[in-house]
Amino acid sequence: MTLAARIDHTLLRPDCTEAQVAQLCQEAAAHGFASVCVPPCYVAFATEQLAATAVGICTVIGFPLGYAASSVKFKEAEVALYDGATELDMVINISALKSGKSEAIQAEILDLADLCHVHQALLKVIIETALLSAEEIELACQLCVGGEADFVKTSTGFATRGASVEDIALMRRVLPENVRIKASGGIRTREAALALVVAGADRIGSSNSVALIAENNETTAA
Ligand SMILES: O=C[C@H](O)COP(=O)(O)O
Repeated sequence: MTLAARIDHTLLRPDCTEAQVAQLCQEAAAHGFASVCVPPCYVAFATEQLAATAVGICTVIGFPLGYAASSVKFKEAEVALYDGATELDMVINISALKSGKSEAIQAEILDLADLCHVHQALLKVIIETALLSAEEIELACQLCVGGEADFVKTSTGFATRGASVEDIALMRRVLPENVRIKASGGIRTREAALALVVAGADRIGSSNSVALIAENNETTAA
């Protein structure tokens, strides 16, 4: 698989414009990226822009802090799926994780996974590794497995740091093969992206995607 085919081409800045989302969609179609990852308010627009393409429509839920009530996240997910989203990146309730509320977290993930399954969409759960200990990363991965998430994603891009090779290696060790990994947050070079893929990342989320694939010929990214 090429690096381009692994990339969620992302624009989640609060000050982004519709014109920039349109450009993101054009770039994703031109370069064969896996998806565009856009704010929920632009899902319908991106769906329209990319109607004749195979590019996925990804958006974020409970983003970027994760502590919205489960009922609010569920409603946000319903609206996004109705608008055309094919992939949802939902932020785990980090505060609840650190407070030992594992049962509630797994139930929230399972509700979103069931909703995505009905709509033939993918659920990725953002665990924000920058804010977690190694033990908490392992617990978050176990809850994602129990909640039947399709992917576990490292970062929102709004915390103190993004994905690290160490995060990915740990997640790959604790996750079963059928649960994929998305590395995201601060991925600025092809070298960094390929190192994360070699460590076990199946998908790369970046707002710098065109630069990641710009270096000469496209090589298979392991
Ligand atoms: O989902 C989060 C984004 O992939 C973060 O992207 P960025 O740090 O490249 O802006």
